[in-house]
Amino acid sequence: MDDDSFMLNFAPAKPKAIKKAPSKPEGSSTIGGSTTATTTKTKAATTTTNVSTTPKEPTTDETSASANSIKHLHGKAQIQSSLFTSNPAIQNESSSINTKSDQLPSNAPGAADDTHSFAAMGLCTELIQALSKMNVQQPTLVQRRALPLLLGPAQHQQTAYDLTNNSNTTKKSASDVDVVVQAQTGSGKTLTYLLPIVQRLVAASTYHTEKSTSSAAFGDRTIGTVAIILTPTRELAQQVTAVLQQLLQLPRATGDYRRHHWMVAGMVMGGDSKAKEKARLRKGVNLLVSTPGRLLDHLENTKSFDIRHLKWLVLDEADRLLDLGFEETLKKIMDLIKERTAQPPQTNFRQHLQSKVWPKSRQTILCSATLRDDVKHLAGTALVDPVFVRGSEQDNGSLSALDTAKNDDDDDHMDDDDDTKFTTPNQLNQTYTITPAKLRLVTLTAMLQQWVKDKTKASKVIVFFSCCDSVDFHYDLFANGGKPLKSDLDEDKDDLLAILDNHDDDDDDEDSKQRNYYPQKNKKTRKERQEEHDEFRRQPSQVSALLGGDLQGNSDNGVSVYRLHGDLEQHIRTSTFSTFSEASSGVLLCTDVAARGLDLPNVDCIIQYDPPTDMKDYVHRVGRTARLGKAGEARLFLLPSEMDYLPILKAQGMNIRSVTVESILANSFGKMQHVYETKAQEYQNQLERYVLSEEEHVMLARKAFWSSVRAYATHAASEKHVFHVKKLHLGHLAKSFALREAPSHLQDPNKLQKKKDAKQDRMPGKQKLLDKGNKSKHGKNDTKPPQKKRKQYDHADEFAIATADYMTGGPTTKKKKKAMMNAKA
Ligand SMILES: Nc1ncnc2c1ncn2[C@@H]1O[C@H](COP(=O)(O)OP(=O)(O)OP(=O)(O)O)[C@@H](O)[C@H]1O
Repeated sequence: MDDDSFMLNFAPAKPKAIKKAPSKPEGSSTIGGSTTATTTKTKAATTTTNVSTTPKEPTTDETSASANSIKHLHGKAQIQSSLFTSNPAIQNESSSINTKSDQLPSNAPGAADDTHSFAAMGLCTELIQALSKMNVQQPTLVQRRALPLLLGPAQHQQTAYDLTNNSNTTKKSASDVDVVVQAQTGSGKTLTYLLPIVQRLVAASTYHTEKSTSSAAFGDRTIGTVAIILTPTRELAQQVTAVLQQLLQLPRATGDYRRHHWMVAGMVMGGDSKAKEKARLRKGVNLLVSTPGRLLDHLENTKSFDIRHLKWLVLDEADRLLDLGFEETLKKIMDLIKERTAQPPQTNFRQHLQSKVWPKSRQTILCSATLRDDVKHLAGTALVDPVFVRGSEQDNGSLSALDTAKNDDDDDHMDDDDDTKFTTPNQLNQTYTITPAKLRLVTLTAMLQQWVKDKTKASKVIVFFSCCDSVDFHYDLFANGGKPLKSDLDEDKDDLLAILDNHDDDDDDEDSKQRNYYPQKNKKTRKERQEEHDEFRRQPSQVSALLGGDLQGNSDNGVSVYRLHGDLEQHIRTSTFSTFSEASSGVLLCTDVAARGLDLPNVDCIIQYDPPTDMKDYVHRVGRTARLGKAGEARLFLLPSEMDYLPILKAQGMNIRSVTVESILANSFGKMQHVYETKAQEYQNQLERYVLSEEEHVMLARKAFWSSVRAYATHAASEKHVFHVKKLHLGHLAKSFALREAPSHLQDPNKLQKKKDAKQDRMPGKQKLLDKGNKSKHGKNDTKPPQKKRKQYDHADEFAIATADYMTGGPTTKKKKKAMMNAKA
């Protein structure tokens, strides 16, 4: 390391003595304070690995330095805890649960088979050609089961396609019905609902020509919106619109005057210009894809938005749309749709709409990989006599999958489906790693570095975090943490000395300590900071030397990191989504905004760094890989206190194997224990130094820390016994944000500001001072109340980046001098 000289008390060196840990039982970890735990002592210039025999529960961030090697500053011991000490014991867990092997992919298209082809179902040649341009040749299981039903009774009469070789089916599809489609992620549900709509509109375009050549084919865009597809996220709306537009690029049939051009697909969504959307809606958007909030807005405020002839309403990721967050909006949408579609059709369209290719009344289609009793919310109101279609072999999808919810005697009645297990694709290789909080960051770094090294073909990784702030922090860290620090610390020695000399012991303001610690040289004006921040936020991706290289960031193998979350400006979200989609490789750091529905090519690994707050999210997150029969990997981080999540996964039938932290670190940093521990410590130190190098980085880390803790409190009630904030060791968790502060020093900036404001408001005579137009000591008019002099030094941990020379400067107050003397004695 270039700047090792500054690392007073955590600079690792060659291990002096390494005692090998005794052989451990299968599945247990050497990391932590259990009977098999190792304790690494990191001193000023020595790393020693010992074997501890007493299990320890973590209490405080303990010092690992021996008493006589502890440096003191202002009477405070300079403590840099080792990553490998004081970690909680990792219970023996069975190395894997529900391991299945050699199972055939469960979401792949079927083999070539004439009786189950798209043509046999009655799709028109133009659509089949459009599909083949998209490399879609044979239907998947869910498509085979649902398409015939959704194509409607008219299609059946023409093709006599036998849905599932069951006579019941013919009866059920004798009229158009509402349909609930549940099928695994990546099994082609989008085409399942889009193809029948487009097919039926194509049929509507030609219907009259079949009867009488004198009658014009239907093709009037002013019919308004006939299909609405609702999605929970903007990215999914964009994706569905893109697929729809591909389908609508129908080749012109020769010798016929089919008129498809009237079918216009469009999208309205939050973050886009409403005025432009209104103009488009006025012209007529026949197939509309939207997010709920913006749809409601247009329904309420855009007069020209005509949905009187609406025939299809699709709720993609329906369970998400039925969640609490959207409930109110969705209810209003449903009410407005009901009200508007109750109006009689316009006279010029009445005859066309009576043709058998159109559904007689509005058809509602619900889709998701995780639909259960959620649909009960809609049954009876928006859903009429719905038919349930499931799309996996495990679901025994023949006869029982196609039953109506109204049949109370039926075993597959929707109301009785609460026990439905959400399956993940068979071919998905799932693992979990019990990782002590302190080791989380280095383990993630090791995992991503290993992935970059192993990468032999184009492949992408998605890492899920619980909140936007955490995504921002890790994005910044991975993008810049591997580069040499911007400021040359050597040049800042003078600044540091000046700060030490000017400190004011009476100031107890932690925040000002933090602020004033940073060398003056690095101080930027507000404008500069804002510009830098804006620039950072504009980048859809950054190249990470850290993930692709060595400790010094020397690598040509840098990998692009991207981020996606709901706090980013819309144009950034859009460009990130499309660039990552088109990229051949890269790491996407994101929140659950990317968990649902996104079909990002070549994603072969999903890392859940923060566990999902709900089992459904687990299924959707891991479903971004192993799509359409392809292989994929999903890795889950769990804290030792979260072991009880394993039985929950087990109960869901998840096939998941254990992988130990040691094996991940060893794979990436070196086989021998002392080698990977030393390297891991070096990485941690480097990342901590990076964070401490600038005030902005610390603020980013603190925000991420607090937001993550808050997000932790949002786990589903049924999982609270596993994920409870009280179980978190905040000191250790801080380490995973490359922070050295104990949690008591980590102030939520917003909270701190409020506290300060409240304190100032309580200040006696404040109002009087303000009224008088208080004169400052410089004699200038000053409307602000007098401020305390800010403290010019910071607490111990942050000085750990200074050199030993500075540290030995020692305490400068009487009280601290006395404390130091006592300590030495
Ligand atoms: N029959 C098919 N043959 C080949 N590719 C297909 C077929 N059906 C769909 N696809 C492709 O499979 C991919 C996944 O489809 P889609 O996004 O619709 O899955 P999904 O079931 O909706 O997944 P999720 O539950 O994650 O939303 C898409 O790229 C789509 O174009």
